[in-house]
Amino acid sequence: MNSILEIEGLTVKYKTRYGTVHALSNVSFSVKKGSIVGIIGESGSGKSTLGHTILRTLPENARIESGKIMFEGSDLLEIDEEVFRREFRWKKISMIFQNSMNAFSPVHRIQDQLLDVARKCFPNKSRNELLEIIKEKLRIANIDESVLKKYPHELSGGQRQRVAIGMALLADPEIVIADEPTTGLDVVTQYQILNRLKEIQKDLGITLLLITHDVSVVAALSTDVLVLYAGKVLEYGDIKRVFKNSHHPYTYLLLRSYPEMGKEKLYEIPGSPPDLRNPPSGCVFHPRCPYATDLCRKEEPKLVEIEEGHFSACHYATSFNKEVNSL
Ligand SMILES: Nc1ncnc2c1ncn2[C@@H]1O[C@H](COP(=O)(O)OP(=O)(O)OP(=O)(O)O)[C@@H](O)[C@H]1O
Repeated sequence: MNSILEIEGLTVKYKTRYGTVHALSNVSFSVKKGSIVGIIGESGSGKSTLGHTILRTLPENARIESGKIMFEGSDLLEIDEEVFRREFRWKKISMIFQNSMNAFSPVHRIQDQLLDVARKCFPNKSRNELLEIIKEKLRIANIDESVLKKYPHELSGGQRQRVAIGMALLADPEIVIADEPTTGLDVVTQYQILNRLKEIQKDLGITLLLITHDVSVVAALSTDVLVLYAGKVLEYGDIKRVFKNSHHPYTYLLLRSYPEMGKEKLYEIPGSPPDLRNPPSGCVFHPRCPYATDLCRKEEPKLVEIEEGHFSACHYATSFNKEVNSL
């Protein structure tokens, strides 16, 4: 497998006044070059923390306790901050931030904000050269360059999101992390933006990490899916395999609880995700899992490969799968 990113044993915690939040625990997976990995999970499962750890934009109170993020032969976490800022962030790996209204400064025109990022990427280029690059990327993102003279609040949510896409593409990165790129937009705009994102990914050959809680977004776009729950990877692999042949009860129930045309009854996963200051023993999903046994309460399941490129962290991955497929 030609992987572009290998994440190994990543553990990230936040220190807070009320205790330590175990945001990511021993997260491991590898990303194929040119793939679209949908990173899916309920609110608080650690999706954004994962994106920010890769881009090294975690807040002050975050601690990376262990792990590696291998990219082009180097561990991204070991690279000197100055080198990372100069050569990696925006240039090789960029991010389309969640809620673009917050991502842009309200008091500066779009042009100034894009120039600011462009200057970091290409310190030796003139202002005119940078503006040419910016306009080209806005064209790719399918938005008219007239937005450059405007302030963020003068744009619609969809327009702002397209500008954010253009901004992420400024330096032709190899990996783009899109954090909930269409949340809060109407369905038609969502569809247009996701379609454009998919075309861009294909045309430019980038690798896309698509963070979302929306199963339908992942289903429409991704080649692979990573299911996160309470900071842990519960299932990972090719989208068709994971969605059609889930080997983890959480994935199976998550898909059953998602509204779809023609679905008569929606399943509701009982309970709510655990408090990450005090995660449960054994399998993190056991308190909500209708199939849990004593083993699940006591022993944490390892993430194991059950078929080529398809991983599950369930003690009963194989038998559970047989059981649900015979229903
Ligand atoms: N700066 C912070 N300080 C303390 N705890 C934090 C901080 N940021 C996130 N957390 C906690 O870390 C856990 C993971 O949060 P994260 O934002 O990564 O999840 P998420 O899956 O992206 O959620 P959402 O879909 O709501 O954005 C949550 O319990 C969250 O409350």
